[in-house]
Amino acid sequence: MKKKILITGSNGLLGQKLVDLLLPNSNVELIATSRGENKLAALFPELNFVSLDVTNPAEVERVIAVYQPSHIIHTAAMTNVDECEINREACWKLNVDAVANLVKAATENKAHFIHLSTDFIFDGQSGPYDEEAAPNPISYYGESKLAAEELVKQSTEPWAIVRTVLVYGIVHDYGRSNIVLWVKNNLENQKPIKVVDDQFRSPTLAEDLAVGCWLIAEQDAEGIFNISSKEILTPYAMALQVADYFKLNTFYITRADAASFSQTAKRPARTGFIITKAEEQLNFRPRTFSEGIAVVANQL
Ligand SMILES: NC(=O)C1=CN([C@@H]2O[C@H](COP(=O)(O)OP(=O)(O)OC[C@H]3O[C@@H](n4cnc5c(N)ncnc54)[C@H](OP(=O)(O)O)[C@@H]3O)[C@@H](O)[C@H]2O)C=CC1
Ligand SMILES: Cc1cn([C@H]2C[C@H](O)[C@@H](COP(=O)(O)OP(=O)(O)O[C@H]3O[C@@H](C)C(=O)[C@@H](O)[C@H]3O)O2)c(=O)[nH]c1=O
Repeated sequence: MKKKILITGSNGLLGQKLVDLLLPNSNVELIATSRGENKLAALFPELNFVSLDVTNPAEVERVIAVYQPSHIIHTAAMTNVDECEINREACWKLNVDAVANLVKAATENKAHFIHLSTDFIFDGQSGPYDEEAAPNPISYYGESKLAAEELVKQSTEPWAIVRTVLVYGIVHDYGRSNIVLWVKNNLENQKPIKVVDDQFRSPTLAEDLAVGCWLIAEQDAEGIFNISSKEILTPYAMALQVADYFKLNTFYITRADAASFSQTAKRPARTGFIITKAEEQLNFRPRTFSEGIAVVANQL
């Protein structure tokens, strides 16, 4: 049966990849929403876009009631981890209160709610984590995302929580950098970078994350799913792979300890995910980091 999918945050990294993936899919009727203007208007004039600020309960209620989606994929969030630490009220409003608005509207309109979450709900003492591991956030961002998960789990309609890790990819008209572009740009400009070798992650290609979300919607899957790559790498190891792929001089890369950084919010040391559940239940097949770099390189 055709799925009517409404996505929030369609101007963001995952949101744009979901549009790329779902717009051409004849089994999907897509409604893209984000706050403000549609960044994809020129690229996809046929895209059905509705401006939606998810922190506005009345707007959320109205838009969901009008469009009656079968599935909602909620990607919008405050994703700047340091900003969340400083601007706690705004972080809670977007990462938690908005989720309450959406869960309520999804319940009233019988939509399957697919919510995006993070490895930062864990303290990083014992990664890689499976879906059953006990959360213990060490940043305000992580706290807010965990509180949102609790709201989603209380829903009486079908729900899924997609947890992911360090997402990278290129999208249109987008301010935030990512590990691949950050390393490439600095090395090309002969700018030295200090890259940590004591944090562990399973980096996620944005295209793969979009596929993971679609598999959940397509199969009406419920529960928590880890959606990331299978490789556990440090940012330093990732930087070396990026340099190698683009034939850049590693001279400018300095190996560093996280303790030598003064970031506002704490980062968990060892996360990364075990994705066996998504592989077995959803048939999810993520790319390796080196395959992901090649995907990004082709889009440059
Ligand atoms: N990126 C990562 O490394 C990871 C992300 N995640 C989670 O995955 C999800 C998607 O992340 P990602 O795509 O990277 O996020 P982005 O920050 O790229 O995108 C979020 C989008 O939400 C939009 N937005 C912000 N506020 C509102 C609002 N009030 N109403 C509607 N839209 C709003 C933003 O708009 P604008 O463009 O105007 O700012 C932005 O386009 C998030 O839930 C995040 O927590 C989890 C782990 C890792
Ligand atoms: C800025 C910087 C980062 N790094 C490393 C640390 C870290 O592991 C990685 C990315 O650092 P950032 O501070 O840019 O990203 P960060 O905010 O830690 O990324 C997070 O984003 C949120 C939204 C999530 O949910 C998480 O999954 C997570 O990946 O790169 C360095 O090695 N050197 C640097 O100078």
